[in-house]
Amino acid sequence: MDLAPWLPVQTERLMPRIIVGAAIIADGRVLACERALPPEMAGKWEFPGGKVDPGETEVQALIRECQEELGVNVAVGARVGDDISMLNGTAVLKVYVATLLNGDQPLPLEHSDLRWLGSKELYSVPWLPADAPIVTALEPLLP
Ligand SMILES: Nc1nc2c([nH]c(=O)n2[C@H]2C[C@H](O)[C@@H](COP(=O)(O)OP(=O)(O)OP(=O)(O)O)O2)c(=O)[nH]1
Repeated sequence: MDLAPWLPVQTERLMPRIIVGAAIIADGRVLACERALPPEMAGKWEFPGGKVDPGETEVQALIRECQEELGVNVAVGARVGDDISMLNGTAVLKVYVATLLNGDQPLPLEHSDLRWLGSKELYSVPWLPADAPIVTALEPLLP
């Protein structure tokens, strides 16, 4: 029952939506993932990850997203780069270093392609624009 239908309704989030990404590093290379969807982002490359669900920590969201998108278990480590404000300040991208557990091998369950990039190949794919400063911050972490 609507108790006060004349009151204004809050339709926008007060806090920016948190989006987490995993910079999975193995053998001195980082995993880049090619987006399949939506059409305007298809062909751009990103870190596996996604939105943090209500009640979930950032680390829990990263572990869940890596299972869903790549079928792997990861250990989440340090932050890489700064918070990146996106979508007119309505979202924030936070990227963490991650490592693969149990010898798991990533599969492109939701992406159109996966590629391991060494320091010399870091800029060989067209990253989503918001990721540029993170990719720069990754350079010193790769031999
Ligand atoms: N996962 C990820 N998203 C990124 C990166 N850079 C970047 O701008 N984004 C943007 C793309 C999307 O607008 C948003 C993440 O949305 P998403 O669709 O991947 O999130 P999700 O997996 O939770 O998707 P859904 O459940 O809402 O379908 O953040 C990145 O490196 N990784």
